[in-house]
Amino acid sequence: MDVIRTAIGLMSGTSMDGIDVALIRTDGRGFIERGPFMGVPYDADFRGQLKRALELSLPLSDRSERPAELRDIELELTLRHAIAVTAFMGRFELSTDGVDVLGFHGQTVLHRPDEGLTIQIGDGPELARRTGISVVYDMRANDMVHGGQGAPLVPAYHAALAGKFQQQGQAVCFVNIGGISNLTFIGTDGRISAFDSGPGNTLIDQWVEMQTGRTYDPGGQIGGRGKVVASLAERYLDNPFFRGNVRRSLDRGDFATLRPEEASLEDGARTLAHVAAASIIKSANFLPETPAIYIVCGGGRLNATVMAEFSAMAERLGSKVLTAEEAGFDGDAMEAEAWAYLAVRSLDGLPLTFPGTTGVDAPVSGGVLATA
Ligand SMILES: Nc1ncnc2c1ncn2[C@@H]1O[C@H](COP(=O)(O)OP(=O)(O)OP(=O)(O)O)[C@@H](O)[C@H]1O
Ligand SMILES: CC(=O)N[C@H]1[C@@H]2OC[C@@H](O2)[C@@H](O)[C@@H]1O[C@H](C)C(=O)O
Repeated sequence: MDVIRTAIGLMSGTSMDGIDVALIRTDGRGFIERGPFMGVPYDADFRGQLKRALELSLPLSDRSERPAELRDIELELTLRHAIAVTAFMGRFELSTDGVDVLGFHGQTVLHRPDEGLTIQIGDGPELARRTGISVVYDMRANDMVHGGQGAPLVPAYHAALAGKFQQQGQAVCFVNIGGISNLTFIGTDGRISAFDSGPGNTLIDQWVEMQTGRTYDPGGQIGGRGKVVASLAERYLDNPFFRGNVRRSLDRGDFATLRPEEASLEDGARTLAHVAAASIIKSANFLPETPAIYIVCGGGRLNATVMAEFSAMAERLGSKVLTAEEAGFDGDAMEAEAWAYLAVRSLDGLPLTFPGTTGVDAPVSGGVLATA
């Protein structure tokens, strides 16, 4: 029998809004028992430091290079993860002995798949030392070494969750609307097709923050009061990213947000919500078939304007749209759970990525182990 391990996944995503912490028990294969979840938001000062980390990373061409200031931010990020783990274990009364591994994503500061370069900051050995728990980190690099896009990695977990839909004979597609959006299609025969689908919340967040100081559009209310400016929406949707037959993964900086003079606050937020929804539908054209069901995860499902636009578009094409919760999952915890699942797979040397998920040449494992 395969070993069942207890794993905690730690995700600091492209939205840079905080650390998601989730626990699962899994054999890294078909057995998954989902446990507690906790979100630890970043304060404005640290979000500023992460933005600075993106700037500092722009000139880097070697993924292990750490200018002193970036190294300091990396240490601070690692300490915050250690504190988040300790708080999580305290809240849910877990002991170090009861957790086998931490799956540590770190923070992506630069992602240039065309150059084979992806950089995540986060010090795995330091996190293992601070928490007393072994850590699997740096899970994207090996995929790139083998010709993959380095992202998305969550699809292996989506596929493991999709069993019940397969049994019902339904092709299902998980949609993650994070800072960037990505799709995982799982056919009734178990075939996986996954890729980044376009800008998610990042453009909306940047726009709303620039105009109001708030870091996102709560509930999509600001956008809900505006109208779509067709010319601006077309500018985004005409991007070469949506053409061509090879799906490439995205960096947070690949799409520039609107300029203040281009729209009112409300119309800008509405237009960017439309772009987030329409990008998913445009990219879904590259799926093997129209999914019977979309399951929407990530913070973007809480933006009612994005969700209304996306649901209307998908339903016109004959698909049903469910939130992760409606499908029996937790849309906030999904990526952190996935990082826990991937850490266990890494310990067992199982593939994290597949030709159908990142375009990697053949299924490959990945991740680096730092023992406690
Ligand atoms: N109540 C809400 N109303 C509207 N939008 C929200 C709400 N809560 C979160 N969001 C949006 O979701 C974003 C965070 O989503 P999430 O945590 O899924 O992204 P991420 O994991 O950082 O990104 P990625 O998946 O690209 O790595 C926020 O930046 C915000 O735009
Ligand atoms: C390089 C990088 O960090 N990419 C993220 C980003 O955020 C969403 C999308 O772009 C996805 O490809 C990926 O994250 C998720 C967790 C993934 O790898 O599945």
